[in-house]
Amino acid sequence: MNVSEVSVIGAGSWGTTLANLLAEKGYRVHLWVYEQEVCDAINRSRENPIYLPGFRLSELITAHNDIESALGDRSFIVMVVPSHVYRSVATDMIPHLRDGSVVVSATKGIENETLLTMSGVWRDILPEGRKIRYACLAGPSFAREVIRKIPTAVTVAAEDLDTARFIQQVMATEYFRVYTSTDIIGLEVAGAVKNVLALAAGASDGFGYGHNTRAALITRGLAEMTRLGVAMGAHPLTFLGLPGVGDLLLTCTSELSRNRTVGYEMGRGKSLDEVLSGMKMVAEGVKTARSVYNLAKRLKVDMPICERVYSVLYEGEDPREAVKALLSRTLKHEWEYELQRFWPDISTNR
Ligand SMILES: NC(=O)C1=CN([C@@H]2O[C@H](COP(=O)(O)OP(=O)(O)OC[C@H]3O[C@@H](n4cnc5c(N)ncnc54)[C@H](O)[C@@H]3O)[C@@H](O)[C@H]2O)C=CC1
Ligand SMILES: O=C(CO)COP(=O)(O)O
Repeated sequence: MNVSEVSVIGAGSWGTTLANLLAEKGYRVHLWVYEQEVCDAINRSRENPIYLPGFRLSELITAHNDIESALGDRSFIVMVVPSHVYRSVATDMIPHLRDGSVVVSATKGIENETLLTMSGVWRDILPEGRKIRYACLAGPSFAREVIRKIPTAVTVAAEDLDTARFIQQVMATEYFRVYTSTDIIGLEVAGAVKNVLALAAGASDGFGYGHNTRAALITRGLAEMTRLGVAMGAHPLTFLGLPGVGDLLLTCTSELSRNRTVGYEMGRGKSLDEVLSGMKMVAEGVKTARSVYNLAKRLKVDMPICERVYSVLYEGEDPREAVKALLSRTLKHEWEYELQRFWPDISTNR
């Protein structure tokens, strides 16, 4: 496949950044923008004033407000809309989508109603006989650092390695290193669950707890993320890589994270509604917490931290009571769940 023009669907901070990265590599980029005023501003002043103010965008980007002209006859598409609108945007794309198109999804989330990841959403809505080459891009990558060309490494997973390698070639730059994988579900679960855990890490910092607490949350959170991923068919090694540990560390420790910030503000005493009312950007973990909670129940996966995040967000549990509840659970072997589930022959006395 020879690519000279690409489409980027979604012009939040990440979509705008990826559009600019591709344009600076010399691709002509067609960027679909939801808001007409943001679309006009990008074409007029080469800046996204709402989602990425202060950065001059490449002349090779053309913003479109309608999906048909944003897609044109391009067959390399990067999809970066928030997960709760992904299905409706993807559905609008289908009539204009060329068969066999590469669709690289950089969205991080799991649908509330269906509990599907974004690859599942495509499987659900693609009419019989229609095909895309789906890929997922994930890893520690704040838009605000990538736009400044700060060295970054991410992973792209596709069903076959050739597709992943092709995307790697298209998207990698001297400051944006792209690794390949075939573990699509692993990347999707990691990218979604780390946002839920970042809410917990932010709340812990908001309470004034220390580095010890945060390190414990990250490490035990990683165990929860891995359990859910493996139960959904992921490879456990994925969670030790950039989409897992990498993105979890980034999001749970940085003030640049929207998810961590929501948790932090709640830890300082604000209600969820108060925090969200002041935010234009998306904190995916808030909605994903509900999906993860329901998936864990359905698949019988033990995810106590994510469960408490859910009960604080949606059942009105006091965050401090949630911490107490976590700490007062039965004392156990560090790998009790894993040993019982995957290696029942090995005794937890080891
Ligand atoms: N910002 C970042 O650093 C990174 C974000 N991501 C992921 O990328 C995805 C998009 O996030 P951001 O670019 O940060 O978004 P953002 O939070 O900067 O902006 C929100 C986006 O949602 C769009 N939007 C709002 N309502 C809509 C609707 N009804 N229909 C279609 N679009 C609508 C807005 O136009 C805007 O593009 C998320 O899943 C996020 O987790 C992944 C890696 C890095
Ligand atoms: O996914 C991200 C970085 O990899 C961005 O995280 P936040 O949405 O919490 O800002």
